[in-house]
Amino acid sequence: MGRQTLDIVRSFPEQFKVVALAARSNVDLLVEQAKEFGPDLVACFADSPEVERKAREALPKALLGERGLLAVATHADADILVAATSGQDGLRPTLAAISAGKTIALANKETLVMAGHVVTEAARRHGVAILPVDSEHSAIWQCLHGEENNSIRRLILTASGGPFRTTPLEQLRDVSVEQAMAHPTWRMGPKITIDSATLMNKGLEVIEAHWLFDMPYEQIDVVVHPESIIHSMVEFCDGSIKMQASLPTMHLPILHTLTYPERLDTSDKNLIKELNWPTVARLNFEELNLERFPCFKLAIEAGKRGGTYPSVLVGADEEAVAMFMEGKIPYRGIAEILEAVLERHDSISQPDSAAIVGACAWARSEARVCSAKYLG
Ligand SMILES: NC(=O)C1=CN([C@@H]2O[C@H](COP(=O)(O)OP(=O)(O)OC[C@H]3O[C@@H](n4cnc5c(N)ncnc54)[C@H](OP(=O)(O)O)[C@@H]3O)[C@@H](O)[C@H]2O)C=CC1
Ligand SMILES: CC(=O)[C@@H](O)[C@H](O)COP(=O)(O)O
Ligand SMILES: [Mn+2]
Repeated sequence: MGRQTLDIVRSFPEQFKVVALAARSNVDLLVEQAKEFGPDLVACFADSPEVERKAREALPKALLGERGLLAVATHADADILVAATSGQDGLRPTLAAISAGKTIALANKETLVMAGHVVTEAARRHGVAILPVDSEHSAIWQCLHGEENNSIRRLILTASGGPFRTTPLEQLRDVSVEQAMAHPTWRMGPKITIDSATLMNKGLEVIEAHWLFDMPYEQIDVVVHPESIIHSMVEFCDGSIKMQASLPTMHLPILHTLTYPERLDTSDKNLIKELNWPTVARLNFEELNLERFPCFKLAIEAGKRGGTYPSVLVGADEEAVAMFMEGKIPYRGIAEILEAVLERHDSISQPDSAAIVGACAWARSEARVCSAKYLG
């Protein structure tokens, strides 16, 4: 998402300037990006001594660790923060940016899932807008432009169904990392790609929609749409349904957060491919099969239960996905570990951000404990 944001800046140098830039471990790319975009501030989270050494050498002025992320998120010259780190690390910097009055272009869905009540309340208190980058939420937001929230009957999120939409159930227990990484329509980072395979991504997105649009879970539905052309829909009280469509590209939702309420002409930019309708042979829609995708069900239950359950969901999932990718647990282990960790959890109601981060850390360590049964 970060690279695609920079593609947009590269295409519209008159409109946008990068004032601060953060990454975790890819120092070589960060150096390249810093050279090209000349930000005032560069930060590297540097999650290992080796990366830290490399960052100190290659970027002597860079701020390291969470301190760097917080400085980037609150840079005095920034109007908007594109929050596009993966996983749980985005929460504190995003809250800091809200406190500093920055508009938030939110790609990092884990932030809202873990701490929806804290983040939305902080945004309300500071008069800050949280603009959705996630393709489904951008679609819903675009469908809602000019509409009244009280005229919504339901939000309908589309799901591609991932690489295992039609895989026979008996083969699904032990599919490989390579198979899980082969998303049919989107090219994304590893964590979200595995989440799309298990449909955890869609569960997280339902929770994200609940917070972004202040919508009860009973008014949020999911329909499988394998082509990823319709990015989501809103059904209104009179029965009218609006949908937003494009070829699958994240450039468009990112651009919309950066230009809202205006739109920029992209026709001569070689950035967003035109959708040529006659070449779209067929758009398909199917019911979501819950038996096939237990992670989806666990996510919705955690969202509805609230408290620290969503934070535990995020922490356990992050750890389980990492262990699956490292070959330590089988594919089915992701759902099994999530279920076991959620079951063991004693939730706190209305947690503050410290309790949310604490619950997430607890869930990660519990997930590792639960993985022991797959060893050997
Ligand atoms: N990709 C997509 O199409 C979509 C993504 N999203 C959401 O956007 C977020 C990013 O996804 P995606 O771009 O695919 O993921 P990637 O794994 O491709 O990229 C994640 C980026 O975050 C950086 N990062 C991770 N942790 C930290 C940290 N602690 N400090 C600083 N930087 C950090 C990484 O830096 P480095 O490379 O240096 O390690 C990398 O640049 C996720 O939350 C995802 O759910 C939402 C909708 C669509
Ligand atoms: C591009 C984007 O927004 C992803 O979150 C996408 O939604 C993944 O696709 P599925 O989760 O529907 O497979
Ligand atoms: Mn999405």
